[in-house]
Amino acid sequence: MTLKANSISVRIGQSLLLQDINLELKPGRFLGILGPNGAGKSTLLKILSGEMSPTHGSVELDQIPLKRFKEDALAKRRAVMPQASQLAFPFSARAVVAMGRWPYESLCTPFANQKAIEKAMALSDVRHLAERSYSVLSGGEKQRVQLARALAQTMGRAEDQEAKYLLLDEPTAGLDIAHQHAVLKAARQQCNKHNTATLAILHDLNQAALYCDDIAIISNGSLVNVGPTKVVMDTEILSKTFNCKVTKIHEPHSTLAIFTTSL
Ligand SMILES: Nc1ncnc2c1ncn2[C@@H]1O[C@H](COP(=O)(O)OP(=O)(O)OP(=O)(O)O)[C@@H](O)[C@H]1O
Repeated sequence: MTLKANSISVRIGQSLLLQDINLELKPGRFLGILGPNGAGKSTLLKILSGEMSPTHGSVELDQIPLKRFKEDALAKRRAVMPQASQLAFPFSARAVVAMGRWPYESLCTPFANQKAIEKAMALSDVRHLAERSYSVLSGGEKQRVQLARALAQTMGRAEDQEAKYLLLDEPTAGLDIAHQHAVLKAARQQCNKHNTATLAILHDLNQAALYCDDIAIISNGSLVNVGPTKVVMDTEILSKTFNCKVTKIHEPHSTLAIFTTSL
């Protein structure tokens, strides 16, 4: 059971957005995507979610070509949190979160759906916003409501009542530091408890090191490196990728290292 990108290339006009990307998203693993602005990270997420089709290569979802899935079948299998700024809904925050359960309405009892909605709202710290209109929420609040919607989609009582793939496009962007951690902790918890294959585009090296099992580094549309976090988060590779000096400070009495950056 994997979401697999096979030799993906994307060309739009004269621009090569992605070049020969091979990547696999596995159950119970949290994959972080790192890379500079404009590297192609969101494009890759759109390819994996089926929002965009590659120019070359293919995506397979549980061994079936992604392009064979109809939208409703796809919604049962994968949950996507796009960058929140792209979205506007004339509904309450609770109604937006409830959209995450739409694909399973005929498969679950209203009670089970309601439980998933409440749990996802609690994990994303948006219960106090439930009755407010989504359109008037702040950027960070909208972001957390979107996370709750995607999480609700992954929270069923049985395998066929939840999406097994969770794709998050910069879930921490615009959030205060406590909520950045809360959001990543919620995604991590979901990955552990429901075996959800999770992908998140991140910009913070320390958060990537703390929450992700695996890291893929994208630069100029190409996959620079992919593998276990400890192996891939090499200061030399990171310095070259981000064109700045990345150093690692080893904390005494701790297995954790802190990444610091300077130009
Ligand atoms: N529809 C499109 N037509 C033409 N170029 C595009 C299109 N979508 C994206 N691009 C270009 O492709 C490149 C990669 O964009 P993408 O959004 O995937 O980058 P990213 O790595 O997610 O960047 P960021 O960290 O800034 O969000 C950018 O140069 C962008 O301008």
